[in-house]
Amino acid sequence: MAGKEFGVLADSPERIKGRRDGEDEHQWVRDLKKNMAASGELRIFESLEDLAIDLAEYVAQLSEVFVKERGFFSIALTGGSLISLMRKLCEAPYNKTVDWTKWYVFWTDERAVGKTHVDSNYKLAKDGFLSKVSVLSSHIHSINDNLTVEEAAASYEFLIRQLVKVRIIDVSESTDCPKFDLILLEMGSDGHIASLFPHHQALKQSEEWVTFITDSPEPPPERITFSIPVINSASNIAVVAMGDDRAAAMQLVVCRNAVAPDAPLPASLISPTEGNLVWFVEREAATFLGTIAGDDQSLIEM
Ligand SMILES: O=C1O[C@H](COP(=O)(O)O)[C@@H](O)[C@H](O)[C@H]1O
Repeated sequence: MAGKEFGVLADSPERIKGRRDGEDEHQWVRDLKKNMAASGELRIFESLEDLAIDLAEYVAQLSEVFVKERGFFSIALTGGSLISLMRKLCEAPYNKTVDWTKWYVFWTDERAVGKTHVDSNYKLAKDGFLSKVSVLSSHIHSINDNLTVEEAAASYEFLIRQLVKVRIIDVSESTDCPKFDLILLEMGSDGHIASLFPHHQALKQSEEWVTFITDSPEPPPERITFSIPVINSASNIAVVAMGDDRAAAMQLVVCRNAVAPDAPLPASLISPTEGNLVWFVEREAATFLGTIAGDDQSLIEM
């Protein structure tokens, strides 16, 4: 998999809405490459089905590599629509070929609600994914819902520290942060990732691995989230963007330095220290990538 490089996997970029008529395909790709501030690989898909198929293969391959290398696979899940894309992993061949017993599952963020609450990221993943595969329940590390949000963040960080000590979760030698084998993220329409929202103080958290917020712009207000340094220390980061309501944020991420240097979107802070980054973008969310307008100030107001 490509590391600090940028690559485009688009079967037919000319079908991406927003591409200028008659624009040379290779020039389009070159422009995009030049403007892509996040170092990583960009994969654009015609449909959610194609995206889900590729994501499943990507996760399965990483699982195989890390189980072989380390004996474990540490993966941090997120909430949102991304979980529905994991359905392909519950099907053949992956339901049989993936060594689920070696998986250790975490959450990049969680809402401060009970585990049976409809807003719970744990419940979403359990119902839509984890209950359909053979991950050991003792390896599923959800956030404690019996504590205050502040206590729950501290207790989750403590748990992660214990698992780093025994190297079930690897450690980054350059940042001393946990180095998850894979962190899965989804970008919201405002450019948020995990529970890190635009302009929020939590974006600047550099001491704590797991922090909390009590004023999320999206309900519920109390949430726990990995900090940016933890996200960036992962061996692999996969970010999914789907739906046309993500197109403006996607464009901003691609040209972040040119457009909004002082107020970068949370998603544009993703920059692996040593690892690999892959963007899985559905066609609708890539609408504006063919016509990057570095001076479109209206987008900064999002
Ligand atoms: O609040 C959250 O939102 C994002 C994106 O979710 P979506 O509903 O817009 O698809 C999610 O990744 C995050 O984990 C969650 O807590």
